[in-house]
Amino acid sequence: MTLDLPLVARGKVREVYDAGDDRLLLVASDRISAYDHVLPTPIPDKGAVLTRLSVWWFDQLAQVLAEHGAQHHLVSADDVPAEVAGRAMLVRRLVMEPVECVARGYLSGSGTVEYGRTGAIVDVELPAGLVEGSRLPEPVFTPSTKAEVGEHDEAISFARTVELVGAQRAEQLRELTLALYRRGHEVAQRAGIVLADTKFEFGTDGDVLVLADEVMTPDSSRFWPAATWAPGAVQPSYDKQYVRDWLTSSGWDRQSPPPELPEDVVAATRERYVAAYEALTGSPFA
Ligand SMILES: N#Cc1c(N)ncnc1-c1cnn(CCN2CCOCC2)c1
Repeated sequence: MTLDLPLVARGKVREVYDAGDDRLLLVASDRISAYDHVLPTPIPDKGAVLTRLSVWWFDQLAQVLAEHGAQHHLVSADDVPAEVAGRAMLVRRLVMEPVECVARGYLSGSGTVEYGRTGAIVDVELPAGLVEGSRLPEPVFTPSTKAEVGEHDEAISFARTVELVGAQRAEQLRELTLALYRRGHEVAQRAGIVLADTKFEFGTDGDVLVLADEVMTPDSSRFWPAATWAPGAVQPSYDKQYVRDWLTSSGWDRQSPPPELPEDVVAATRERYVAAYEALTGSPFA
């Protein structure tokens, strides 16, 4: 698929195009990544499911945003080129804040490693005795700097965030990130999903802070099945566990180019994305 628009940015599974008139087109592909590799086999409808989920969250979060004097960047998910219909969002072009705003309600991944070394996540002190998958006493704001493509984001302190965006903006980002996460966690819990953590990106349009990028999708968040949540081990991923398990069983060394996925893993993974969408929104995907 080639769009007749200038490419602005390319991520592992998404692209950003210049749509003119201070608008960008965010296009979500059907690509899936696992163990820091983009796999050669697409998951049909993944891009459409995650786009529809972001669009739904923008509507769900409108009140929280308004309460914090903020807006979101979505202009339209319908007024997009036919080649990417259903998996693209026309958005306002913003001046992006140089930090990734991460909210964590549970201890997992790099957070667990950092906690094991220091008892904290960067400058956020945590109580003793937490293990992989533990729910934190309160959600915490653990911002990071945006890494180059292929690199991992680097967690930064709140003081560093203040250096980057100023004290007032840093406080606003922390407050809004945690408020949005709390709302998302509450909605997800009712759908049988633990929203363990998520990454928001914000920009500004004049003086107004604007929620950008994708929102609380399985690609920007850790989704765990609530039914199997059990602190003390790496939690199964709501959406990627079939892929992870098959890659592990295939003997792939996680260094060489990853193998193609079998059809049954592709179908089961597509079903997990659709199930997450339908559980969260209460609406059928098809
Ligand atoms: N959203 C948004 C947005 C906006 N509304 N205005 C200006 N710039 C951006 C923007 C451009 N790149 N990124 C990083 C996130 N990208 C997402 C796609 O995949 C690659 C990474 C954000």
